Amino acid sequence: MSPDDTTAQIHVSVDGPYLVTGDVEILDADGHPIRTRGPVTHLCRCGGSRNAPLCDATHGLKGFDGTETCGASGAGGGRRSPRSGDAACVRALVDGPLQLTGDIDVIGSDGLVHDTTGRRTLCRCGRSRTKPFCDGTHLEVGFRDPVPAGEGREPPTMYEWAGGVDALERLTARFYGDLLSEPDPILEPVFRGMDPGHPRHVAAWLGETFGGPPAFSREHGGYEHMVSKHRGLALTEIQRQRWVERMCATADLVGLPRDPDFRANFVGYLEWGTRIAVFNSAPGARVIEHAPVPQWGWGQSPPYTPQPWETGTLD
Ligand code: HEM
Repeated sequence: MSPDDTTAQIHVSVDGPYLVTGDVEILDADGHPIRTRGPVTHLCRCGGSRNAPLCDATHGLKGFDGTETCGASGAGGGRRSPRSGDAACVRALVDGPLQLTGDIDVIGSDGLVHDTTGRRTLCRCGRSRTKPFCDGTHLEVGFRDPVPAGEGREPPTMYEWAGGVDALERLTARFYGDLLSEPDPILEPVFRGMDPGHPRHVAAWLGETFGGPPAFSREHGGYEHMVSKHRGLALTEIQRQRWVERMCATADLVGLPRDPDFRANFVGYLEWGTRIAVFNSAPGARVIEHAPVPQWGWGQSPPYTPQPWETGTLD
């Protein structure tokens, strides 16, 4: 058996994704073809990818054990299943396995071809007891695809994910409490004598920003109040960096979620917000007077588009 480049194959990698090669159509859960990049398509096998059915390397983070448990790999003695002549297709079923149709070889991590007779679905939740094949465990464990846009399955907000107002108040109480009680020559002088309600107010700001109730706008004066508090403080880059560093460390101390997506977006906001705080605090800064409390979610923001009249953008 010496398959050529067009032979449809799925290689089960050790504790990692399915590697799909050859002439195979790959469809997502909506039945839309997935555009593949390069000769190998990596499909998620651990159930954790945020980009399912494609792999996003989450298996490494999860410590996924992908041991093939369907009995001896190459259960067909390493023989291919009989050819049907049909075009090969892999389709991700909604909240379920990968469905195989047509002529396609499934090759175990030991290099032997699995007998796929009567076994045409591959595990996608990572929990099957007969890996790489599906045994229906996804139903037991309630496996769900990442939320497809516009399908009415809204992801939780960053506010909900963080643990709501209680978690954010824990964060800010500890942040400002530690900062004022420990020697911190960079930040302590900035916050010495602050309003005792400050930690709770900042928690309300963060909560509103991360998709929670509009408490800061309604009860604490909104954007305009926040800006008035930063005006004229002449904050330095060193102070800004220290603020972000301490906030990240405090997030660990008070048990905010540690998953990379939450933390990346959380830090993204801190970096963005503190840079604006430094800008607004500069003496004579041309501060934006009115604006809403910003909204920050899970998505990435596109890079800033410089306008032609801005420095360095005109030839
Ligand atoms: C994402 C970044 C930031 C956010 C969301 C934020 C938010 C706020 C808010 C909502 C207030 C008003 C609080 C109140 O009404 O009591 C405030 C005040 C203040 N902020 Fe910030 N801030 C940020 C960054 C910074 C940084 C980097 C510094 C200094 C290193 C700073 C220093 C202050 C100070 C000194 C006050 C006044 C405190 C008081 O006298 O009560 N802020 N900030």
